[in-house]
Amino acid sequence: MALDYSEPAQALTFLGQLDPGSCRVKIGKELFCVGGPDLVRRCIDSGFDVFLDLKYHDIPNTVAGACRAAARLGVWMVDVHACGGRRMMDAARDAIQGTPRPPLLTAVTVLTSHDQQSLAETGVVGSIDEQVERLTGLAVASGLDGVVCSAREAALLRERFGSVPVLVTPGIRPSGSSADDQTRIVTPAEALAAGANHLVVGRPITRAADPKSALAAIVAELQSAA
Ligand SMILES: O=C(O)c1cc(=O)[nH]c(=O)n1[C@@H]1O[C@H](COP(=O)(O)O)[C@@H](O)[C@H]1O
Repeated sequence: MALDYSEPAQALTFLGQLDPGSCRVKIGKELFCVGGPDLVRRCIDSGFDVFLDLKYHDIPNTVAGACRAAARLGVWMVDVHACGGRRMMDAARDAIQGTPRPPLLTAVTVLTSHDQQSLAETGVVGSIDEQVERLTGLAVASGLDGVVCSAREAALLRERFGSVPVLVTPGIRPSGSSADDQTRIVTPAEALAAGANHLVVGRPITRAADPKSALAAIVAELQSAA
């Protein structure tokens, strides 16, 4: 559950209605900028596993320090951008391994908002699938726990890298819901069938008239598909 709210109070009010058994929560750049580490601790203290999604992408030393700081907060998962390269991911992995409770470390491959054309504009030659596969190879070689990708690439990654890498898939849209700024969207049941481990869902829940029911409907779709 992506807690993409602008105010901590909104996030905490919503969290108060949820059972930590029904989902984990993701805190991204906007909410972290206003709520900071205190908000992360409050979510953890309420029983939720927290994915701190700050998508680090910097020189190895800076990313290592940021990952170490995130691990010390007690988060369940933290992510970096795989295009930061092998040395950056090696440094992130080493930094996390030295902490008492290492979180899962994942690498974002190609953002789910990209399509073939917008990816090409960044200078990447080749298809989205090829780029996701290439970056996943780097992440796996660096000993990361998994990657963030669209569920559209999940089957390909399972075929190529087997069952071990954790596949975190945003861009989830129940059928009939708006794509918003996402391009490579997949329904919850299809994502599960393709081999995704953790589905990231934000606006289909946060912007729903009844967010709790929207989350329950997604959980029910997943349980019937499992
Ligand atoms: O790392 C992420 O979580 C992420 C990677 C990616 O490729 N695409 C992506 O949408 N995300 C995040 O997943 C969430 C998706 O939100 P919705 O599009 O509202 O469901 C947002 O918080 C994004 O920041």
